[in-house]
Amino acid sequence: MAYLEPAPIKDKENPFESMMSRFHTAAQKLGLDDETYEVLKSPTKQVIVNLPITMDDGTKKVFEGYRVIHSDILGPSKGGVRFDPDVNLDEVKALAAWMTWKCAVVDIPYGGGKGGIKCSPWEMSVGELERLTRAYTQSMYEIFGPDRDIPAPDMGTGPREMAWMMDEYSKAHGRTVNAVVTGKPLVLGGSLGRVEATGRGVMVSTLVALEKLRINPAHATCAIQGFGNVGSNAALLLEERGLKILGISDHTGAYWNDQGIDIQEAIAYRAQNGNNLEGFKGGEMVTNEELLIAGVDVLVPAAKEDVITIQNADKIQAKLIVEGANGPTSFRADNIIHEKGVWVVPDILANAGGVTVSYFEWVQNRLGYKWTRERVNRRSDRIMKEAFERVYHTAQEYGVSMRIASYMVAISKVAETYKYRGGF
Ligand SMILES: NC(=O)C1=CN([C@@H]2O[C@H](COP(=O)(O)OP(=O)(O)OC[C@H]3O[C@@H](n4cnc5c(N)ncnc54)[C@H](OP(=O)(O)O)[C@@H]3O)[C@@H](O)[C@H]2O)C=CC1
Ligand SMILES: O=C(O)CCC(=O)C(=O)O
Repeated sequence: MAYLEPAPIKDKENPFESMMSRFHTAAQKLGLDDETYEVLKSPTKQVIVNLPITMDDGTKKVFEGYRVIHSDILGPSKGGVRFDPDVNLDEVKALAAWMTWKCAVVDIPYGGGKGGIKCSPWEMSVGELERLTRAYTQSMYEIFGPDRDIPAPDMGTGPREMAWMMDEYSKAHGRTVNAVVTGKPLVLGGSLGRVEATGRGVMVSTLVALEKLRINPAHATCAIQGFGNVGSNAALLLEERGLKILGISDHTGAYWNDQGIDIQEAIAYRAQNGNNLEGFKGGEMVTNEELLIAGVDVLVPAAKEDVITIQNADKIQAKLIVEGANGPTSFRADNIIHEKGVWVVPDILANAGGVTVSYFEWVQNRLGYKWTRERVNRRSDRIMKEAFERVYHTAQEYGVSMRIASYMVAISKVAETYKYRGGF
């Protein structure tokens, strides 16, 4: 197998390199053939667009947008769209590949894609954001489609942006096409349970992992980095299951309370405070770095990539890391964490609840029917638990980490499908 020589490693963290390093290790363990390795290692399509937008003051500003389709072997590509000033092609390539592996781990019939626009959404007016989202959608008419590529929310986007995308795409097609995006508002065909789905999947993964570690959730403590869609919903659901959430954070800093943060109070405060926690009095202020290395049982990174690196990995005190964010641990930190005996439920497993309920939303849109919240939650919980067990058993069988096992489960599924489809 020609690919067995690993690529040279550069100094700076790079999410695409992190993804490739794990992919490479898992492919070796599986004895993947060269042809399939070559097909799976690179994205199928990478699109970069320039979007000139009229700002509220009448000036024009040009924004760079991306959409990367990593693979459509299992089905139409699926994945969120991120609005963030740090968005770049390598990040979107990594995020798209993680979507391929994530959909395969939970066994839903999608390939992987991801998009993003380099922008600072909190500095833009609603009108500017709407014009930007609509311009991005127009530039992607040939890419998006309910049977081709289906966007969803990610950092900096939510139901509002999905509604604009659906509307713009529908106008171009002369009919309402609600299955072209997921994570929409309920009135536009969104699914009950989608908003909290990723956080709920994090909660389910945490409880299964605690059971394997024989830690009683009612006695467990937790810190959560990031208090957006994933972090706040995970915090609320974990608190409801008895865990004491000692620390939470956003970009304004981290908030710590030895008695436990009141999560309802923190959510209400954030909503009334321009969507951030600045000035929150339910805990004393510490730094994000202190939060990550705090003495808790469970750490949930739910913000962005590469926050656990070789700089801080040896200081982590948590027994369990459940990755709500995509790519929060750099590949060079993997071994340090593993050797310390910290158990990691990796991103492509732990945060797959979101895309699972996106799949349910797409199914409901195509059926023209609505499921109850109870049905959505029951089915997504079952899928998450089954995926966890598949990965756990692979980890035991091959003597590898949960992360490498999850890549092995995913790569096997995609490679087998590729073989049956007979190449492209
Ligand atoms: N939404 C979803 O369904 C899914 C999301 N994910 C992943 O989860 C992660 C979070 O996404 P999501 O919750 O949707 O995004 P949101 O935009 O809703 O929230 C992001 C949160 O991270 C915080 N944050 C950003 N930078 C930092 C930092 N340097 N230190 C501490 N906190 C920070 C933000 O703070 P502030 O608001 O102050 O900027 C905010 O609280 C991403 O990696 C995303 O790809 C994965 C699967 C599905
Ligand atoms: O809901 C989806 O389709 C994708 C969500 C997403 O972007 C992710 O899981 O990282």
